[in-house]
Amino acid sequence: MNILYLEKVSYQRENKTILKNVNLTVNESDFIIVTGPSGSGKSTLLKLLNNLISPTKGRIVYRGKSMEEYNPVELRQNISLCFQTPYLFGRTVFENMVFPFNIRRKNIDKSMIHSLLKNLDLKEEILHKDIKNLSGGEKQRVSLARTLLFKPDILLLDEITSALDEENTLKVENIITKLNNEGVTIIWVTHNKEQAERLGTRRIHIAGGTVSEVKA
Ligand SMILES: Nc1ncnc2c1ncn2[C@@H]1O[C@H](COP(=O)(O)OP(=O)(O)OP(=O)(O)O)[C@@H](O)[C@H]1O
Repeated sequence: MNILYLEKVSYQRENKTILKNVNLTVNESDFIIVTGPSGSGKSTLLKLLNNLISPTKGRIVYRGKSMEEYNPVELRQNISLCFQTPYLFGRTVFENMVFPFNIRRKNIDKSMIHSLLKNLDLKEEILHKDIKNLSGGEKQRVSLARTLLFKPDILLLDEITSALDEENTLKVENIITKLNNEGVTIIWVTHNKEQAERLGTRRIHIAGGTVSEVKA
């Protein structure tokens, strides 16, 4: 079943066309790998899908409704975006991990937090660390753990393993694959050729503003 589609979507910025006339249908439980040269518009596509920016032309429909009909906060709980540069806030890792519970007015489930940290190879002590004292790879994994506390419907990933070593990259890939097997739709931008080969059920390539499906 299709859960998201783009219909004749174009995006222009400062008179430059970044994406033109994009048609794309995303089905439930797809695992789509997005490749393309630097500056081709991969991050722009993810931002459009997360309603951080709006198409200049065309429309994006998620579960039967146009993007702009959704409350942005509610939409982003269903369609989550993890950036290449992880975004952490407040002082400690703990503050970041309790945030998803607080915005949903849910009781903090410490065992859920601990099990996610463990899956991402992070020790419990990290919860009390100042975010300023984390390495790049730790920041990325904390940010991912925070996103995954509540399973999104669609997970958009922008180069999330570029700061990780091979061992942690594979761990993250395993977690994402497991989530996909549980029904979460994944759209993952990567520059890493081996990673693109290893993962995904579909592949799309962006070049010259055009999005095309790469046949297996
Ligand atoms: N805030 C911005 N202001 C002006 N131009 C921008 C902005 N963000 C992106 N662009 C331009 O839009 C185009 C697409 O950028 P985008 O970040 O989507 O590419 P990308 O394929 O994700 O690149 P990379 O692989 O290097 O991350 C580029 O030409 C970029 O310079």
